[in-house]
Amino acid sequence: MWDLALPEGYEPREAIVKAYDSRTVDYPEGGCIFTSLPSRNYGDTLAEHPDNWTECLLWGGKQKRDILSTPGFPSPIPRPPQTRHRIGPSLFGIGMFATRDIKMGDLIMSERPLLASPIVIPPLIPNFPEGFELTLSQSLEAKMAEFEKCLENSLGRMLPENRAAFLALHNCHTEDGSGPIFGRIRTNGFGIIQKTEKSGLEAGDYGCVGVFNAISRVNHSCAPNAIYDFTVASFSCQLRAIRDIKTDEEIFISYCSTSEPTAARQAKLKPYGFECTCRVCSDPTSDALLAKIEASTSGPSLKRLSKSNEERLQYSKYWMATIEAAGRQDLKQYGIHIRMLMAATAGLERMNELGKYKEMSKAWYLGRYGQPIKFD
Ligand SMILES: C[S@@+](CC[C@H](N)C(=O)[O-])C[C@H]1O[C@@H](n2cnc3c(N)ncnc32)[C@H](O)[C@@H]1O
Repeated sequence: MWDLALPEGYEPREAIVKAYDSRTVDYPEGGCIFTSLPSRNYGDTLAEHPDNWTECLLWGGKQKRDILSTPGFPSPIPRPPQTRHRIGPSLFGIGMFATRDIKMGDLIMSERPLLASPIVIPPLIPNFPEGFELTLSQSLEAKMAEFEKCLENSLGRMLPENRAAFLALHNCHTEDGSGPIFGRIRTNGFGIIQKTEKSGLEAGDYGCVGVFNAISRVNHSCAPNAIYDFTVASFSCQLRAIRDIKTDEEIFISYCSTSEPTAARQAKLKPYGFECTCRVCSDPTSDALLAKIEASTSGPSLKRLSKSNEERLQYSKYWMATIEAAGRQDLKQYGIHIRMLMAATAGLERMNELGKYKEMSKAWYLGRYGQPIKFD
C-alpha cells in the first residue's frame, strides 16, 4: 500500500468481480463494470487484434449499452498512409515528434486507449468495520484505496505488454494520496467520453478518460499544433494537425480549453502537475489579444464591418495573419475568418482564391472537429 493515513485495521476490499458474457448489457446500474472493448476472447493476442483493445472500467450499464449501440461499433481504427510520428526525449520528459512534414487537417496517428476509467472516483462504499470514526480526509483516502483496488483488477486483465506500457507512463501524483494507477490516470488521462451533445451522457453520468500508450506522451501547449478527437465507433482517438507541422517539430495538444484566459488555463492544468510556460502563457499581452480575436467575429464587430467585399477580405486576412503569428489556429475564430474569406472572394468572383480558401476550410475543419465539413 502506498503512503496513506488509513485507520489501523482497515484494508480496502477487493473489487467485486462477476463474470458476464462480453455482449451483456443488462447490468445493474451504479457499480463497476470491467469489460474489454471491442470485446475479445480470453487468450487472444495482439497479433489477432492489430488495433488493440481497451480495458474499460465503466460505472453502471448505461455507458456500455451506449457504446455497443453506437452505429459502426466496432470499426477498425483509421490510419495515416505512412507513419508520421515518433516518441522521443523532449524538454518536458518524453514527447511526440513529427517524422515528416504534416499538413493542417492530416491524421498524425490514431490509437485505442490502454485503459478507460471514470474521470472522478465513483461513489464506492468503503468497507469499515462498525465503530470506526473517520475524518473527512480518511474517508477520501479510503475511497481512493477502494478505487485503486478496482483499477488493479483492470490492469490485471490487460495483456502483459499493455500493462507494461501503462506502468511505464509518467506519474506526477506520487505525493497526494493517489495510488500508482490512479496517479497515472490523473497524469495521462484525456477525456474521451464526456458530457457533450454527441455522447448522450446526462447529468450524473460518469464521463471517461482514456490513457494511451503514445498519445499520453504528447505534451501540452496553449498554442497547440494538434487536436485529438475520440470516436466511439472505432473506440479510438485521432490526432490531427491544426496547422502545418514541420519534420522533427514537437507535437503539442492542449490539455485545457485554449479560449480561456491564462489564469483559468493554469488552474485547469494543475492536475497535470506543471505550470505552463508556453509562448501564450509567457506573453503578458496574450489575454488582451485573445479578447480581440474573439471580438473580431462577434456580432457587434461584424455589424460595424463594411459591406464591401474588398474590405471584408482585408479584414479577415489581417485577423488570419494575426492568429497565425500567435500560433493560435486552434481557435474557432480562425475557421470563421476562413469562411468569411470564402464569402468575400465568392462575392468578388475570384474563383481561384475561393477554391484555395475552400480547401483550407475543409482542412481546418477536419483538424479542429475530426470530421469533414459539408458545404451547402
Ligand atoms: C500526459 S504526460 C505527457 C508526457 C510526459 N512528458 C512523459 O514524459 O511521459 C503529462 C506530463 O508531461 C509533462 N508536461 C506536459 N506538458 C508540459 C508543459 N507544457 N510544461 C511542462 N511539463 C509538461 C508534465 O510532467 C505532465 O505531468
